[in-house]
Amino acid sequence: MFKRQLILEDGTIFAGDAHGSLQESTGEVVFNTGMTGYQEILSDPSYCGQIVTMTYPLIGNYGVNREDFETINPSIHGLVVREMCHVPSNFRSEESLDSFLKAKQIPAISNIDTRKLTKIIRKHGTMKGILTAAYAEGETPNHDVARLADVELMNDQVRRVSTIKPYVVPGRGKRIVLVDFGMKHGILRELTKRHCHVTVVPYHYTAEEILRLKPDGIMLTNGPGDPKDVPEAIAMIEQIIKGVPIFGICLGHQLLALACGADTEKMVFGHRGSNHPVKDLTTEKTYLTSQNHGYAVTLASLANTNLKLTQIALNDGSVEGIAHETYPAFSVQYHPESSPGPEDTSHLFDAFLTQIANHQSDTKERELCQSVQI
Ligand SMILES: NC(=O)CC[C@H](N)C(=O)O
Repeated sequence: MFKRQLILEDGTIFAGDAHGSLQESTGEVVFNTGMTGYQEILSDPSYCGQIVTMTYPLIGNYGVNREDFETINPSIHGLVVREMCHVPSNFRSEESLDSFLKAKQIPAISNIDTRKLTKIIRKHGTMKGILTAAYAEGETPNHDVARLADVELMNDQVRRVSTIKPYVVPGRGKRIVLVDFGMKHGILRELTKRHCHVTVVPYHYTAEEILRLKPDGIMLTNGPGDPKDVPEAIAMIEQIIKGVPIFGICLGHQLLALACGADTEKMVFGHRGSNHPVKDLTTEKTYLTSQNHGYAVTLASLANTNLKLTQIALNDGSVEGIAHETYPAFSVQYHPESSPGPEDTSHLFDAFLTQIANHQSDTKERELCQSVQI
C-alpha cells in the first residue's frame, strides 16, 4: 500500500493511504456532507480544480455504476476520505471506487481524520492544499509547505469544462438553448424528460449566436469557479434577458444576478451537501436541497436591482433564489436536478416551461393588440 500526505496552506499535515492516481495534485480543499453521492460528486464539473473531502466516514461501499455519472470526464483534483471501501456491495455496482479513480487519474487519500480536517476548514475557510505524490511505506515524503504559497488556483475552469462545440438533443417540445458552463447531465435529463429540444452551446456563445437558434427558453447551467471569471457570459445575459425566458442554476444563478447589477461574494466554506434546507418566501414552504457552491449572491446588493429575493438558506440566511421583477427570468443557487440528493425541487423545471408558455401567450396577445390598432 502506498502512502501520501494532504498538506494544507496553514501547514497542517495529514498522512494517509494513497488511492487512485499516484501523482501529486493541488487545489482548493473543500468538504461535502452528503452520506452518499460520491460518484455524482466526483463527476460534477463544478468541482473542477478542487480537492473534495467527504465527511461521511465510509466511501466506496456501493461501488461505481454506469448510470450515475454527471459528466464523462471528471475534473476534480482529488478525493479525501476516512475509510475507502474496496469490496463494494450493490446490484448496480460495476467497479470499485479505487479502480474508477485510477482509470480517471484522480488522486485520493484515505485513513485521515476527516472530522479534524472539516473543523479546520469550517473555522478558517477553504484553503489551498496539496496531495503529495504517493510514496512507499517507510519512506519520507518530499513535502514543502512553502511551495504551496506560490501555487495559483485556477481561474479558467469554465473554459476547461464547457463543451467545445454545440450539439443538439432532439425533442418534440420547447426549444431550449442550454449554455454549458460545466453542465451536470442531470439538467439535460430533466429537460429531455419533459420532451424539450435542447441545443447545448459553449459558454462563450454571444447573445446574437444564441438568438439565431430561436430559443423558447434559455437555461444557464451550473459550473466551476468564480462567476466573475466569466465576463463574456454576463454580457450575453444582459442582452438576452429582455426577450427570452431564463432559468439559471448555481453558477447560472450567480451570472444572472451579476448581469442584473447585483454582486457575488466568496463564502467562508460554502455549501456542499445533500440536505440543505431552503425556504421559498412566496409559498413559505421549506425544501431539502442538494448544494455545491463556494460563492453566493450578496443579499444587500439586490436592493439596487430589479431582482427580488425568492428563496433563502435556512442555515445561514444566504440568497438561494431570485426572480426578475419585469422579465421572465429566475434562478436558484441549489440543484433542482439533484444528482445526487433530494428531488424535492424538480418542479422548478416545470415552472420554467410554464413561464415559457405564459411568455409566449403574452407575446401573441400583444402582437394581436398591436395589429388590431394598426
Ligand atoms: N455548482 C455550481 O454551479 C457552483 C457555482 C460556483 N462555482 C460556486 O462555487 O459558487
